[in-house]
Amino acid sequence: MADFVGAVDQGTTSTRFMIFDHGGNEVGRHQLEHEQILPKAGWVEHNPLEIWERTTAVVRTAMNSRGLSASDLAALGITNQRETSVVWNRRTGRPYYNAIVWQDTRTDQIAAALDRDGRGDVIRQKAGLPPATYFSGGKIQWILENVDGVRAAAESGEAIFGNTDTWLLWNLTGGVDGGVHVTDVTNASRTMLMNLETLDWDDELLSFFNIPRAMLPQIRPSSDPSRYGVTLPNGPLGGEVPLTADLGDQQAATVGQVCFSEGEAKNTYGTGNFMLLNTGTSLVRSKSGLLTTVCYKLGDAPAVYALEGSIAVTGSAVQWLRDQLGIISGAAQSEALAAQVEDNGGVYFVPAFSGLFAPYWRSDARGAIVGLSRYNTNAHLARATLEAICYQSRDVAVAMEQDSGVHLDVLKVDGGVTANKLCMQLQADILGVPVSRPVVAETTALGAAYAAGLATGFWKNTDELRQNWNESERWSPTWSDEQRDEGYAKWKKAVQRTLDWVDV
Ligand SMILES: Nc1ncnc2c1ncn2[C@@H]1O[C@H](COP(=O)(O)OP(=O)(O)O)[C@@H](O)[C@H]1O
Ligand SMILES: O=P(O)(O)OC[C@H](O)CO
Repeated sequence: MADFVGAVDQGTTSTRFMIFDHGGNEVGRHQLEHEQILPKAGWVEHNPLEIWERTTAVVRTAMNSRGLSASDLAALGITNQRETSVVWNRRTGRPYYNAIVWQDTRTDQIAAALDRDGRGDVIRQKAGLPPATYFSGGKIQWILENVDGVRAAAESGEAIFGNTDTWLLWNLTGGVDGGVHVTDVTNASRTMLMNLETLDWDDELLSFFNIPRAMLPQIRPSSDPSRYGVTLPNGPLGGEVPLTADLGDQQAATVGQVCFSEGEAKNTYGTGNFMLLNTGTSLVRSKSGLLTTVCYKLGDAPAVYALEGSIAVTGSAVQWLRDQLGIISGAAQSEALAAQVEDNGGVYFVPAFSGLFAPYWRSDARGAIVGLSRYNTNAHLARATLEAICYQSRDVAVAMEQDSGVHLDVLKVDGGVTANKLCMQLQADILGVPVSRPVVAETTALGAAYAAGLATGFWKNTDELRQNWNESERWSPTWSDEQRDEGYAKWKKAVQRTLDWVDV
């Protein structure tokens, strides 16, 4: 009898493997970082072979450290950084090019061109996304246009595309010896190529990017009782385990936070921030700069959709304080430094390092620190950085309320930055609603495990999963309404200062 479910979380900076029991408790884990390849300003790449190698290593190490074997796992789920695009040869298993990462801005001209002739509106309507460098479509087009021999191979189906979920599923199920070429609806909904209503690749959208259908994976549910495949005895698990879940990491975190009802939302604070609001089985089209995306599809049940506010730079702004400015030696130190001062001392920092994502979608923006006087210190800048994380989340929350009419009574949070208690207190103050963090903070891997276990009957239904959610900490607002309004008005003014800075 298998007592556990495993989940691979292939993220932007690292890959983890986590093992959970029936109560949703962590039983084992291992995590390894991979290289961030930065060939030019604005370009961000990963080596897909390194990601596969790290995945096999974390799986083996976590299983061995707990003395577990494949027969101990009822199912395996995959969750992944979304949009990051790999094109490889299905005969040799070799990538044609490094994975082009979601943060990469090399396709800005492709994105800008889409909006010049009306194609952008078709993409908004059919795919629920604004044309932007963020999504996979332009990245695939760039590889097809810039790497020798790929286009002909793609037309014949020899060169195939996938986000990192697809790449790992293909490798886990045999690779060149018959690996499956599949993805799920949530990942497909981030490409600008899938029609949100049909949940299939859309020929008109494919034509905008000149992408052959033959190179695209089959789109499947996020939790699939008919399983995508099984792991192989000669693979990292050393035996057969059904692969029954695949979903993008932010959607997985929404599942891990058990946001199964319409109107429930979570906000994940990692490299960037991603707030998702479950909108049920109806498509809500944003008028306020949010994305419409698939939240999950559990087996044959209808797809559930979400509104999403994606913010490119939050935790990575803290890394910038550490790596580029050197004013802290580790991310956690941002809390102590910011706590040295009572407030931001008039300083606002808008970390628009790669333009602004939701709700602005301005690729012409660049970062700005405003309101400086001679009085200010590193501590004010650290505090302004934490506040920037929170103000960007308020921008998204405001847009969400406008689009959905849902006013959040409490914000469920998770992700690396939520270890920063001052930041979470500031979030409650800036938003004016309580902020709540669960006991199991690794909601992304947990959500993938939940989706995998639901497919095999390890968990009976979503009600059973709800029982596993427990609050560990809650922060309540302490600012007056006047203080909150004044701070937010200054933030909006600071955002204006970043716009129209570079020519796109
Ligand atoms: N105590 C902290 N205070 C502020 N930021 C933090 C803290 N701990 C981690 N971070 C930030 O959290 C991010 C990592 O979180 P994680 O959820 O692992 O992200 P990802 O999944 O995007 O790799 C990093 O950008 C780091 O700067
Ligand atoms: O890998 P993360 O946690 O930074 O998440 C990245 C997002 O999926 C990008 O859309």
